Amino acid sequence: MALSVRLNLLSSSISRSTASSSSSLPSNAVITFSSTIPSVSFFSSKPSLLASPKLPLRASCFSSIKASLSSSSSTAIAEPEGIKINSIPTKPIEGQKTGTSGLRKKAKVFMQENYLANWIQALFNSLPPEDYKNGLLVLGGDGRYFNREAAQIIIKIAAGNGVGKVLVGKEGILSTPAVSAVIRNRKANGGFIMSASHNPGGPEYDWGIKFNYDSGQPAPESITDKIYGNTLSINEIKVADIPDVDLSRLGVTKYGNFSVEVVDPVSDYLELLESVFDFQLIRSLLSRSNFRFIFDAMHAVTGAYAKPIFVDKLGASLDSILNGVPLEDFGHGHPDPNLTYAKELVDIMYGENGPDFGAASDGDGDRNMILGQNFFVTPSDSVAIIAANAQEAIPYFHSGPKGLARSMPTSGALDCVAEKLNLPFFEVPTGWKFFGNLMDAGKLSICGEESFGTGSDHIREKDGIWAVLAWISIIAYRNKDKKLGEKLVSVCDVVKEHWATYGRNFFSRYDYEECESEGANKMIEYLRDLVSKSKPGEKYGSYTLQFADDFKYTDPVDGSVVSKQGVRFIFTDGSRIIYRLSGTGSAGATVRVYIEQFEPDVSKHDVDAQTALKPLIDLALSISKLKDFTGREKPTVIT
Ligand SMILES: O=P(O)(O)OC[C@H]1O[C@H](O)[C@H](O)[C@@H](O)[C@@H]1O
Ligand SMILES: [Mg+2]
Repeated sequence: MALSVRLNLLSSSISRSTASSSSSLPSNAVITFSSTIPSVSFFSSKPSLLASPKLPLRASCFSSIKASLSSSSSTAIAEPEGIKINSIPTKPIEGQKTGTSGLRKKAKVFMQENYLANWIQALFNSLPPEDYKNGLLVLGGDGRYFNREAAQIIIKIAAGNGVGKVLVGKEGILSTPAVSAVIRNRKANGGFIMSASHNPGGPEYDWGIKFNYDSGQPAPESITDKIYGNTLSINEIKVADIPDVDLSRLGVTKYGNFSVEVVDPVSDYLELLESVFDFQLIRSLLSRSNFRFIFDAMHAVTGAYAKPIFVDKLGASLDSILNGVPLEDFGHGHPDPNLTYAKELVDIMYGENGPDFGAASDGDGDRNMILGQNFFVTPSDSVAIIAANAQEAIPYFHSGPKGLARSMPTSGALDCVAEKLNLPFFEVPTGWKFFGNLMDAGKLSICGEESFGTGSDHIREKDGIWAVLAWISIIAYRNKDKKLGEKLVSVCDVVKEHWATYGRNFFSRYDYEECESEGANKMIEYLRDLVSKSKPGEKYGSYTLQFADDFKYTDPVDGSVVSKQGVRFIFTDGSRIIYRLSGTGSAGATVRVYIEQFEPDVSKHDVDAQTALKPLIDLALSISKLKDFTGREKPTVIT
């Protein structure tokens, strides 16, 4: 299989000269006040009472926020049950528009005067009061740089706005799937996730915040648009005068009517996974002497989950966990589980006598990559294979999945499974949020995206550890009757058998990162124009056009419509070329080109995807005039 090739490493991803652990860097947050508008500076040398031994010292926000409360700039607006709430004047800040997965900016931007506080207050200004007043909100994150300070700011503003209780992960840690699980399990009104997902962390890198609603699902655009609107007119922040919460100790602390509970980040989530999977079955595989498993937590949030789940519960050996300590800067890494950034794992799996099963997860634990010995499972194949095997290998699906879904650019491998199993099938735009309505309506059980996201309706986020357990369940089920020493069915065997049954969807994605926005936008405009003039039956080299369009989606549950979700050229043999601009990049524009070709003939399955797709890739580049528009000779990443 072709490896993802990093053809031209961008300086932003390799020059990791600074890290959060460097003591010379500004790492402390102190809020000071000018005559009218409070300003935040992050350059105090005061040590924090909250600092953990593993992480750099940070100043407590407490003293500064306290200072604000006594300063003339803030006004006490209420004192319910002993909490003093202050109104701090502020001014709108431009650019706080929420993207695909929350608000993402450089950490330094979030650390600017009131930047985070404004957004949090704008969020409360946007929610109906009954959605949070005296309610329960969850708070967690991936452990990246600035999360600890951010957690204190969020807790104080939540209290200031009348939230009844905040449930926060110990040390501020909760993976994205765990937040979704906790919201659902504790019947919370919603929750905050402090993460920039798979983007690097540290003073020079990214930070992010996302709000999920009571089903555990990211807030819909109707809410995020409102938040943005409110960031443009905000003039006060309501902050409770309470001390910083000690995030290192489990338990409840009360402040008048408001309370904070620090919870174990693993227990609710683990309990849920135990209800989904057959842990005995998984244990039977992981404890086999002839099955070697390795999980790369990439020094990100799943480091907090890997040992309790894989080792303590499921019997994997401790040395099967790679990079298992969550670090504020992900150990100077780029916590994205793909063949480029999870290189350490890939080298092990493709090295001499590599393990039988390898997996990695991203910064906040919702993405996954699955590998066998010398073998990469594409995310598009992965979801299809999980769906095809779920009923027999995973107890949660024992009566069969209700329906299947994928994002539009994801390959059609899942479609073939839905057809064969006669299951309802949905194609949604890129973005996990589009699966939520279908799940809530009981129409969807298993879904996935080519962008290394796989999951099910056990929660409302994609789930990296869930995907790993799903795969191990499948391998364990296939091998459950194997005697000691007998050759086991491998990851590669499972995939090839799947291709033999359903056909193989060759798939590749070309990424052109950090292009000039102007050229990239012009290219998409050009393609839209081409699409509007296109006619079925037109010849494109040896391919015949079935149709071309700009993907538009009507949600079958609430009827909402989203358009301009990616330009598609679909040919009569089922081949597809898709172009879209990334919604998650933090600089310039990232052009993504997705290429897919279906091959039913099993004798042609053992071909490298890049070789099989070469004619279609050449066609994709010539149709779009990509070189002319972007000036790029080659992609930055090929998956
Ligand atoms: O817009 P892109 O950069 O292609 O990113 C797309 C992906 O971004 C995030 O990971 C979302 O959670 C995914 O649901 C989405 O598929
Ligand atoms: Mg993520």
